[in-house]
Amino acid sequence: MKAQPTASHFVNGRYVEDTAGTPMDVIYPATGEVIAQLHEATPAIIEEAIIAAKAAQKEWAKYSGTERGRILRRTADIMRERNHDLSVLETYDTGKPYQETSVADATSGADALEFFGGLAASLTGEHIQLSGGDWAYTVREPLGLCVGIGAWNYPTQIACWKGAPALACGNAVIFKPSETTPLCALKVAEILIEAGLPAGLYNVVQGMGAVGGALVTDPRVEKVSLTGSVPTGKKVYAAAAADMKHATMELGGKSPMVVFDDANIEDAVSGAILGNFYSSGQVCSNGTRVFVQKGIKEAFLKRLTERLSTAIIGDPMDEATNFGPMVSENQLNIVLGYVEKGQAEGARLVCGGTRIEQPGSWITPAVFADVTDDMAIAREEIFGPVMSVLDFDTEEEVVARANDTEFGLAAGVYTSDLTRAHRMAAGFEAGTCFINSYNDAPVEVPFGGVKASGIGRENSKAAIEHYSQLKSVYVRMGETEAPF
Ligand SMILES: NC(=O)c1ccc[n+]([C@@H]2O[C@H](COP(=O)([O-])OP(=O)(O)OC[C@H]3O[C@@H](n4cnc5c(N)ncnc54)[C@H](O)[C@@H]3O)[C@@H](O)[C@H]2O)c1
Ligand SMILES: C[N+](C)(C)CCCC=O
Repeated sequence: MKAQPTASHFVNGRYVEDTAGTPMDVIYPATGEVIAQLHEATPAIIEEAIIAAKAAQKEWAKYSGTERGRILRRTADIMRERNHDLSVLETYDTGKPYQETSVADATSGADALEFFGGLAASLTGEHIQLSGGDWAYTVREPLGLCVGIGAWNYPTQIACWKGAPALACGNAVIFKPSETTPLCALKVAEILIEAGLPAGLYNVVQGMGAVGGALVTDPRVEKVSLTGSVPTGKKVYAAAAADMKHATMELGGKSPMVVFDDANIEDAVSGAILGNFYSSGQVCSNGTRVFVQKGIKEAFLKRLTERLSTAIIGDPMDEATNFGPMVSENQLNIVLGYVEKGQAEGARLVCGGTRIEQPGSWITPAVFADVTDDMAIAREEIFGPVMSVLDFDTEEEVVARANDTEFGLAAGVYTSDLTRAHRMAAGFEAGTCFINSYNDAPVEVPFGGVKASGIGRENSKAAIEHYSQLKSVYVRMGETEAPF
């Protein structure tokens, strides 16, 4: 098989197998071929991972930040050296074109390892001077055992975005990849060990939601970080809260992109393409509700359809291909269902939305125009290549409509009036806003959502707050006074 790993799980510094677990086929989305066969983690594998992680974390917490950082930075270097192989694996796991994976996945994971590796030595506490010569100091301590649970669209990136800050802060990690894309995180674990990470600190266990559930509810786990859908997020957040565990929720969205009539149309079309069709539309922060000011609507649609007709849909391993398949047959059927629903609701299908009849899970990129706010395609996250174009007249109107959603992951605006751009950014109810751009996610900048789209932030210095906690130590220099 093309991508069979040494074993299903990576626990305590080595690959482990337990064939008693339910078999899991790994399917290459571009062809429908089974490329690997794994087994879901049994309770014995989960137990082994938790015991190893708890023991290893106690020692890891005693390392200096400099020592921890050095290992993470070495991991980043190895990932960059092996970018080609890791990108091919990411393409097998997800179906995303190599043209994308070679610049956006292992490299993004390496960025996180490098960034948090660099930050590790600077994670210090404070000295606080108090009255009468008393003083206090704070110590930034790790949380303990952090469980990461991944979605299927960015398996390498998600494994690193969770692992890097957790390890930098002195925690141990158990990562459960999505059952749809289980391969890449195993490589991350393997490279961390090669770079010098002590065994037991980064473990990968495979499985469906139930394996995630078993980890989230285990009392020995201190933190849970999920990347997934809002319904799963609600369940996982509730389970974490029941035990007062720390939680980060990176969830779904239905983000707005607003194009004013003074925008550079070519740039706005580029933003709409990036924000709807990159990774075949399987990006959480996508700007799938594209509000276009009425005066430029037809010009925008014309240029958009011209540019879409040049998309190269084909073998994801071919470097020329820039649009790949859906991750799975299941996801393809969900997307096809929304294309049907959009038409039934009266939206105008401008182009695409057709299943490509060949092995694998293929659909052409779809654009709907004349979409109204109440339509399912404008309200629900589709997580596929379906853009909804909505018309608007005024700035006040479009801000209110953009925010009229349970989600709040991202929002973007295209305009040449920069005062208006900043007003829009201030008005958007979203965790990340883009001005004359879309979907940038550099590691230096916090990433995460508001409202139903999530809790907490990944990347940047902000992530440190979500993987560590402060201990305050009060020091009295004089006598202790008591009332009696
Ligand atoms: N905000 C972000 O950073 C971000 C990034 C990527 C994807 N996403 C979101 O992810 C979703 C698509 O991914 P998906 O279909 O894999 O999501 P999903 O919610 O179906 O699954 C996510 C993960 O949760 C696990 N899981 C399911 N039920 C569970 C339970 N009860 N307890 C513990 N774990 C459980 C799954 O096995 C999987 O690993 C979209 O909504 C997308 O927007 C968000
Ligand atoms: C880096 N991207 C492309 C914005 C992806 C972020 C993760 C969301 O799915």
